Amino acid sequence: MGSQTAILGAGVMGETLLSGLVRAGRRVDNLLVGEKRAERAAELEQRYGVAVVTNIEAAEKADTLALVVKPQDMGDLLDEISGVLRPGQLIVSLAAGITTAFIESRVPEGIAVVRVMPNTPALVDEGMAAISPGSHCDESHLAEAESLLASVGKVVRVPERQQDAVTAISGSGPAYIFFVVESMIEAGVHLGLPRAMASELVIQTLVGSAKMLRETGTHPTVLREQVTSPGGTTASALRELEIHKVRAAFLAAMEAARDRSRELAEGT
Ligand SMILES: NC(=O)C1=CN([C@@H]2O[C@H](COP(=O)(O)OP(=O)(O)OC[C@H]3O[C@@H](n4cnc5c(N)ncnc54)[C@H](O)[C@@H]3O)[C@@H](O)[C@H]2O)C=CC1
Ligand SMILES: O=C(O)[C@@H]1CCC=N1
Repeated sequence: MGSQTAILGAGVMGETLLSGLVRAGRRVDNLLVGEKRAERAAELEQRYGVAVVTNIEAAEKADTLALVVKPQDMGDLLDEISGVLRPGQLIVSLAAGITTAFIESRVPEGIAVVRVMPNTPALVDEGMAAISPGSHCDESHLAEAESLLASVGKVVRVPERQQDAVTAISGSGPAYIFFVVESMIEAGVHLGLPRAMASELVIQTLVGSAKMLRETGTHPTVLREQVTSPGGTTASALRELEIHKVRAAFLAAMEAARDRSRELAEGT
């Protein structure tokens, strides 16, 4: 039996990580899940053939524990498992706002902690995760956290002080993109397009634009200018976006997300 990884809290993000590890070829008998809701636990057992055990059993057996509960549930979870944790184990926290110092203060001395901010496109192996070491981490701990997240997308290392900003940009980011997509589809319907057609036009435009950004490496301003013919349709649309202060709204939205991430650290 290889090194054991436990996922404690198997909601949206916990299952995203679990499914990615399975897709990446991680043996199911090297994975454990701890999940509070019995119905959800049964669903995951059936879907992945993974063992769902108590948090205590998971914490006793696993070498690496991925904590994927809501920030507000983190204190209780740590209090529950801290008595069975032992030096040499690695805790990887995916919770928004929760600092490595908070986790370190609730577990035995010497446990390594890595803070991660992932995002949901990990479900299709296009995730973006940023990782930061706690105070007892060495390179091997960071590499282990990196390999967990690399199974579902890209991983970057950032100083922990940047994690609230990362949360505001890439952690919550998919929601902003889906909001824009929803808005464009609704606009298409207002302009008289059938809904299915509007959806297809918008989704392919999004995928194509994302691919251009990634594959050409061209600055987004240049790509936008290439679409914006002088005196044309795009210029008319962009003027409306500026009049409605969409750029300023994006900045205010992401500042609000950053501030909320900071508040979550305080348990509010
Ligand atoms: N959903 C997202 O896009 C992202 C979420 N995150 C972080 O991931 C964490 C989880 O978020 P979601 O998956 O969206 O929430 P969720 O509510 O879908 O999942 C949390 C799961 O934890 C379970 N749970 C709660 N307390 C537990 C305990 N003591 N033991 C075992 N299981 C327990 C719940 O029953 C639930 O299934 C949060 O801390 C969030 O900040 C981070 C980045 C993106
Ligand atoms: O909304 C939230 O708090 C979580 C963290 C980043 C994305 N979802």
